[in-house]
Amino acid sequence: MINYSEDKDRQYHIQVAKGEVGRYVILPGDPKRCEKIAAHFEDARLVADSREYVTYTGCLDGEKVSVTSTGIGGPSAAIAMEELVRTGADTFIRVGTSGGMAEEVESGDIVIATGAIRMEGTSKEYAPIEYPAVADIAVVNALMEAAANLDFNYHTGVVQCKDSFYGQHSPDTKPVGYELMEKWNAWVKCGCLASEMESAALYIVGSCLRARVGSVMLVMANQERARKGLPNPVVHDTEAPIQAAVEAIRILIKKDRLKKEK
Ligand SMILES: O=P(O)(O)O[C@H]1O[C@H](CO)[C@@H](O)[C@H]1O
Ligand SMILES: O=c1cc[nH]c(=O)[nH]1
Repeated sequence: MINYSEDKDRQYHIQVAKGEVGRYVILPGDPKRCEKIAAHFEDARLVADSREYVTYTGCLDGEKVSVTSTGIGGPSAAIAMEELVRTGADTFIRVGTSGGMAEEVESGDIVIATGAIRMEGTSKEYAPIEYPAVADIAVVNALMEAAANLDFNYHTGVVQCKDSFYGQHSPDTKPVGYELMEKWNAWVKCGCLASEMESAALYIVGSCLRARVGSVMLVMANQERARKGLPNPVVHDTEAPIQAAVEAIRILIKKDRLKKEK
C-alpha cells in the first residue's frame, strides 16, 4: 500500500503515530467536541489537528485514553477508525448527536445504539448488506451501566444511519423523496429510536477490524414528535453522552484489567 503521509511515521489523515493514542478512543463527529471530552481526562494534550480529525490523549484511572473527531458521515468515520486501529486503538465509543424517531425518545434523552440501519454507502464497501451493523456487547453493557449510574434518561435499540442530513429533514424537496419517506416510515414502524450518520459505518468497520465499538448520542429533537404536535424543544448540550462515554470507558478499563488478571 502506498503511504501518502509526508511524515512516514504518521497516519495520512489523522496525523497520529503509533503510541500516541490509547486503546480506548472516544469518537465525536464534531472536532469542537474534542476539547470538551478531553477536559474529562487527566493530563490531556493535543496530539494532532488535521482536516476534520482532532486528537487529544490523556489518562483515565491510570490508562491511556484518547478522543479523535470523525467529521460528518461514514467515509471520514471509517478512515478515522482504520487509522486509529493502525496506531494501537481497539475500543471505541462514538459520542454524537441524533434526531429522535420513536415517540418516547425525547429531546435531551440519550440513545445507546445496539445496532444501526445501513442506509449509507460506506459500510457497503466493507461488508455485504446482509451483514448486520451491531455494537460490541461489552461496550453496550458498559454504556448502559454508566447511563444508569449517572441517572440519565436513556434508551437502547436500533438507530438509522444515512448520508443525507437534509434527506432526513426535508425529504419532500428531493427527487427521490418518495423513497426516503417510505423507508423512514418503515424504520419508525420497526421501532427505530433515532437517526444519525456514523454508527453503521463504525460498527461494520469495527467488525471487519475486530475492534469493539459502541455509540451514545444526545437526542437534539424528534421530528416525529413535532409532526404529532407533541412537546419538542431543541437541545444542544452534549455533556450527558460525553459523561456516559467517559464513565463507560472507566467501567471497561476495570473489567479489562480484571479479565487480564484471571
Ligand atoms: O454530532 P455528530 O457526532 O457530528 O453527529 C450527528 O451530527 C451530524 C449532522 O448534523 C452527523 O455527523 C450526525 O451523525
Ligand atoms: O436530526 C438529526 C440530528 C443530528 N444528526 C442527524 O443526523 N440528524
